[in-house]
Amino acid sequence: MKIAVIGTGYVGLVSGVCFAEIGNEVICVDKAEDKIVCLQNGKVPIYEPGLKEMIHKNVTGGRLAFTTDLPTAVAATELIILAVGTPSLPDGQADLSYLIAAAEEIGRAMNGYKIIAIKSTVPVGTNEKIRSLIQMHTIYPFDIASIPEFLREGSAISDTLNPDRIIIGVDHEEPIAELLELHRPLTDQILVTDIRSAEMIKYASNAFLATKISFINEIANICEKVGADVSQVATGMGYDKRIGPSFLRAGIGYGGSCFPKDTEALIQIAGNVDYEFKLLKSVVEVNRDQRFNIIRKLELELSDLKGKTIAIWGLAFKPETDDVRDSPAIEIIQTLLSRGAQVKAYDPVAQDNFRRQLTHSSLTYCSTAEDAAAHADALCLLTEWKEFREMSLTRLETLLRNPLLIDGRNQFSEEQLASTSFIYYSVGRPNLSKGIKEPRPVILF
Ligand SMILES: NC(=O)c1ccc[n+]([C@@H]2O[C@H](COP(=O)([O-])OP(=O)(O)OC[C@H]3O[C@@H](n4cnc5c(N)ncnc54)[C@H](O)[C@@H]3O)[C@@H](O)[C@H]2O)c1
Ligand SMILES: O=c1ccn([C@@H]2O[C@H](COP(=O)(O)OP(=O)(O)O[C@H]3O[C@H](CO)[C@@H](O)[C@H](O)[C@H]3O)[C@@H](O)[C@H]2O)c(=O)[nH]1
Repeated sequence: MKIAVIGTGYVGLVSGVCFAEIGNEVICVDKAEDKIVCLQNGKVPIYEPGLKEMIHKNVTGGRLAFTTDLPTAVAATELIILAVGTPSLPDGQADLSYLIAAAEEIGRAMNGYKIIAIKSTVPVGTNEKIRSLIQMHTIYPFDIASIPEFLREGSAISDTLNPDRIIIGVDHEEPIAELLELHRPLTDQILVTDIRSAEMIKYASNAFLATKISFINEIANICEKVGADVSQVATGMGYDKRIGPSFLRAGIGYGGSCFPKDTEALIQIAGNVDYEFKLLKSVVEVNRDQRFNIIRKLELELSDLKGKTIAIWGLAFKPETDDVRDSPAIEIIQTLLSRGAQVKAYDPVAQDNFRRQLTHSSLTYCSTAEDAAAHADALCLLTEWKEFREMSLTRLETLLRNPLLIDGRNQFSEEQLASTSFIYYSVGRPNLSKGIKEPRPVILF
């Protein structure tokens, strides 16, 4: 199939490459010239494991190309996939301006029947609005389909090539056969549904996953007070097939370009039809507060953070990505700086993106994890990169000025800590270190 993907970001680029990988002819379009030039020169503007090699293979194979020329790409293809950003507006609603601009351009570029599929995450009713908009700009027939994307950054290629399911929202029979043919090589688990349900499935899925995370984080906070171990609790809960083991990792809360924005957008979608989504509002509130436990634990040990040097390991919102959009590290570091701390930060991949978001005279970016830890009064682990997990804690202890380790992602075990004198705080696990001064569990009987 000849496909144009409009928007060559984390979703558009991975989708485009994967559709080429399974034998389609794909042209990826972006209005950001620097991105397209970078791709045309064999480089990749984002970090995603395996992506560079797969791009190279498909470009060389003649199935994949990149352009800023949307009209020519649209005219040359039969399926147009929209994957432009839908970021949050200040009130939490999705900003549809990129989608609207792209839709108008597509309308003007039409030269015959096309299927136009929206992969961007959009509020219920958006596909219908986009259809009306395109209709205003073309005399040619077309069908709209809502095909939301469920890939995760860091495992985007395998998620795209082996998805749990594909959702196809349509309001006509006509595009179904072609869309099924396109997606069948990826999975048999395909749900063909109406457009509004497809749009809602995306938000409901993200909201549910975010709910699991906030739920386990609250359980972790209670575990800290009653002396239980949240990792054991999550394992025990996960054995129940109705609950499942995934998305029960307690930590500093969720970040990224999707959960924070999509939960806010769903609250707004509900509000617009006079429904208060009380549960989801709490999920968001719990998540917003969870990251500050890092600060609370630091203050419990160091009292005043003014003049203290705090090392930060991990700036990306999760490992295996360079994406720092809505990373909890942003607010944690801003709070440390506002309390007068000196911050030494390190991330193996996301550092440049983070620097573009945050610079401060008291914030130093370090070139290695060890450099960041050297002479610090405390070390906070915010992203679970493998290299942090594999660090020798005995070596680490010699680097820090004060052996205080605040582990926001529960990465270290009792065995690793045994031969050290670290004061160690994790999330919802009992005292694993000798030196800990955490409040003693409440006596229950
Ligand atoms: N990032 C994820 O993991 C993920 C997963 C599933 C769904 N989504 C959804 O997919 C959509 C895209 O997300 P993303 O993270 O890939 O965004 P992104 O910001 O990485 O990429 C969007 C791209 O669209 C381009 N663009 C904007 N307007 C354009 C236009 N008129 N013509 C051509 N290109 C244009 C931008 O330059 C940018 O490169 C969002 O709706 C998001 O919610 C994202
Ligand atoms: O048990 C868990 C699982 C995740 N997280 C955090 O949750 C956030 C999101 O993680 P993840 O879902 O793995 O990454 P995303 O790339 O944001 O993917 C989510 O958002 C995408 C965009 O909508 C969807 O396509 C995916 O299905 C959905 O998982 C990150 O900050 C994680 O650290 C936890 O704290 N605990």
